[in-house]
Amino acid sequence: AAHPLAPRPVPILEAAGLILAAPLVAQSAAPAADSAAMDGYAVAGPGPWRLTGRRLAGERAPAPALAAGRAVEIATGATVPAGTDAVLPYEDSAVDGGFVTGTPGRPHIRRAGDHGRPGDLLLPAGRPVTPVAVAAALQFGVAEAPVVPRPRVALLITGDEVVLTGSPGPGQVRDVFAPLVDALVVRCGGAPAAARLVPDDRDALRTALRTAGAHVVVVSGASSAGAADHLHAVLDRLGAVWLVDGVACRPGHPQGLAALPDGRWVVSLPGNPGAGLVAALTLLEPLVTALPARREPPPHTAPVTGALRRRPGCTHIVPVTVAGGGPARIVPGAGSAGLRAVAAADALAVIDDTWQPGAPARLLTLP
Ligand SMILES: Nc1nc2c(c(=O)[nH]1)N[C@H]1C(S)=C(S)[C@@H](COP(=O)(O)OP(=O)(O)OC[C@H]3O[C@@H](n4cnc5c(N)ncnc54)[C@H](O)[C@@H]3O)O[C@H]1N2
Ligand code: MOO
Repeated sequence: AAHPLAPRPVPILEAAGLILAAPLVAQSAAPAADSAAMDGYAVAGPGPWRLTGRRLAGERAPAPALAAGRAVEIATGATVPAGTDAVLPYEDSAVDGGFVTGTPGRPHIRRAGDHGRPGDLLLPAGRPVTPVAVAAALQFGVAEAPVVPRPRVALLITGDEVVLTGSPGPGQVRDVFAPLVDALVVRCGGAPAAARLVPDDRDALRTALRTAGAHVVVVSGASSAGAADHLHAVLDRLGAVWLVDGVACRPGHPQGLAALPDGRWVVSLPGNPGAGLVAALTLLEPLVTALPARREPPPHTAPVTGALRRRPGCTHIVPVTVAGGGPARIVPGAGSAGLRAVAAADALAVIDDTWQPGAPARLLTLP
């Protein structure tokens, strides 16, 4: 399995979705000072109290101390003057002739540090920084979070016939991988870079691989045995080590995973769209999940029914619909090139050699 990337501090507002590499610790107290928990009157000593002023939230100057027998009108959240014994809510008090009367019950004062103090643990290492955790960090003066960063993922699209925009002309096809890979990378915690088109040329592919400044380089196409399929030769030239070089599955058998000597990963997606999608789910997604130290969701299995033409010794990865608690049903008509069946499906089912209709199979969630 891939090791997570090296941790580093990132600004707290950019940390949501990342995993803490070290505990998140409060830097300041909340509340920062003793403050009113109700709108009303801060009072000192026994009443009645002479009303001497008003204290609103946000005032920067420290309030003058409150002597016994005095009161100031105060807003929720405002710092209470030193000497305050209680805050009398408006609804429990009355003002007459410049004096406040009432019977203090609970003090209605939040003491400095009641919610937490500098050094208090907000979240332990290993937890994800959720939007709520970001909010809590802001409450406790945290500017940066020590996190495992997002891996950057670059997509190199090979194929002289492929166009990235507009309608394809004669002999051309419109790229399908940029939106698929982007969505998948984002959902598992990576940061996608803009996709680049690379001509079917060995030197161009080598240069593109050498200069792709990313943790993971995804290459679509060029995976197979054709005259223009240069990926194997180029990666061998670059000194890459193949960790997966073909998988006994349909579609997607020419998929691959390689490690470059500088530590970058290369994921090879077969050019056939259905095959590339399978490879993105089975190789790219687990890799991009591991690099930011995310946990893979527990495998989801369900009984699967339907008909399947099978090739012995080979795992089949087929689109299924999942409705209303019943078994998952194989969507007919799927292949390695067309995406119509898979677009109408809820998941891909991983059907191994031993499967019989109705038996459980692992489901992969489609992007
Ligand atoms: N002699 C053999 N030929 C093939 C084998 C084999 O084992 N021996 N395997 C077949 C299988 S299975 C697959 S899958 C493909 C994989 O091909 P490549 O990864 O080399 O991809 P290409 O040849 O460039 O393209 C295949 C197909 O996909 C279309 N394509 C490519 N890129 C895109 C894109 N970005 N968006 C949409 N469509 C794309 C391309 O036009 C071709 O139609 O090899 C088989 N051949
Ligand atoms: O396995 Mo290919 O990858 O069937 O289309």
